[in-house]
Amino acid sequence: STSSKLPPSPPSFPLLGHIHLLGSLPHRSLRDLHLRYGTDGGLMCLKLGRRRTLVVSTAAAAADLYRNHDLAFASRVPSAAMDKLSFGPDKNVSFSPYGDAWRRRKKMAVVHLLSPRRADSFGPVRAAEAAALVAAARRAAEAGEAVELRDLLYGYSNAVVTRAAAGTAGVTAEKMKRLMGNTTALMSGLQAEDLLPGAAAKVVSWATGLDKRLDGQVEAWEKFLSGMIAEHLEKKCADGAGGEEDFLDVLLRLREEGTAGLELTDDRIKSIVKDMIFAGTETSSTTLEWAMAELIRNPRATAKLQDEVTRVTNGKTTIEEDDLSRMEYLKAVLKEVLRLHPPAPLLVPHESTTQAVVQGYQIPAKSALFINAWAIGRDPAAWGDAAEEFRPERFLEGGGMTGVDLRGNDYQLLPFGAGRRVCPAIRFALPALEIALASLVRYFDWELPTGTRLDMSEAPGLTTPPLAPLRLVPKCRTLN
Ligand code: HEM
Repeated sequence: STSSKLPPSPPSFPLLGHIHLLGSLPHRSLRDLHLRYGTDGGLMCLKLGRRRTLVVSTAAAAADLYRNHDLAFASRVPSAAMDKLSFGPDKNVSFSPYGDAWRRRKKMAVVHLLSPRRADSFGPVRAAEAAALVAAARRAAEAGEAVELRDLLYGYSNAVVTRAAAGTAGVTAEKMKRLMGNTTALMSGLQAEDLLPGAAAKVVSWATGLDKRLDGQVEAWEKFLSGMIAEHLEKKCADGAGGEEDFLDVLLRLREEGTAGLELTDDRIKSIVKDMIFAGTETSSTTLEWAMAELIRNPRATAKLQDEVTRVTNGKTTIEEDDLSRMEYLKAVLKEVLRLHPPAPLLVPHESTTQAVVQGYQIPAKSALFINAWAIGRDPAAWGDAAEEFRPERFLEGGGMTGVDLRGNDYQLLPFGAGRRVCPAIRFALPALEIALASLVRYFDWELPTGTRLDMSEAPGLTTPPLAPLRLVPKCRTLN
């Protein structure tokens, strides 16, 4: 019987446990470890410093976990650094522990900030930012220069999310980029609290200067977001209500209405707005960068996509959001990109609040959970022998995976997660990805600069963009 046992583990070291086995790209190391040490059921147990961690590496194991144990694993791994950066514990959606307060906040995000109606209301923002993206590429095309797509796509994604969150972009988005870059750098890598018990970890954080750097970050964000709140309140007094609301407008309104149980203090509002901008920017720009890399590697797919976009837009000079609903191949390309390159390959780590018996193994409360969405998207048992190949056709009629969707109901495709912690912004994110990608291929042909090669290796970090920022030369296409 396995009922008293944990799932199998590789050999470990004292104190470190298995941390040394993670390498710089943990999703890849974890898949290799799973193939060597994991169970047939897709489970493996690691000790990452002090933390017991259940790793799920196959589609079948993910299905079992989400269907039968989602509630037990619906919390987050606590992090003192993240609490600081979130203006205190239990303030936002992404990093708060499971509980009534979090449930109310998540529901508020789904119903009030990211509902289909509100996501649609940002259509003009997406259209304007896609036009700016095309204009920047056109300048490079006319000068015959290469563009660094990472910069362009980051600017686009950040502008879309920042404008939706706080109604502002431009210089402010630039400032936001600097702030986010610093925060990500602080959050990447191992933290003292992963290895040491509470008091000792605090001493190390203080002695290594981490505390001071975090304080600096919090202060910079605090100043920035307080300024935004003040501007919004001023604007509201001057103009009254009216016009489309951004997330900050909505949060301030809900506070005024006293919406039950949300307790929208200034710190909570700041934390939620920051949360949305943080969660939405790099995930979207990384997806678009991989999409362009895959299209360069697969010219036949590019030609097919260009044909579709040209046919559907049928001589119009702009792409409208209504057109996107008729672009089946575009949607298939994006699914295939998110299958092979989920921007958060291990999702955001979960934590269990109660003991759970998973496939007969007893997983104690307070175990971390890594869902390896990257490995699951390449699981041959779910995707067949061509799992590693870029084949958007698999999602089209007759392709074998026609009905498979990425909204968290099909457990072999989990770029947005699933269950209680699923990304609440799928309806917001997809049209932003679609209009940007459709625009890039509609107006330009893209080539690698002479003498360069495509490098598909990944950069380490919270999200995993290509290791070398993608540089391509745009050539204007004649529009039929
Ligand atoms: C390509 C775009 C995106 C991808 C691939 C993506 C993916 C994810 C993933 C993997 C998670 C964690 C799921 C888990 O823990 O199991 C997540 C959570 C989250 N995402 Fe997204 N996301 C994207 C865009 C966005 C955008 C645009 C926003 C906001 C405007 C957003 C807001 C959030 C929030 C608030 C959470 C936390 C949910 C929770 O903890 O319950 N995401 N997302």
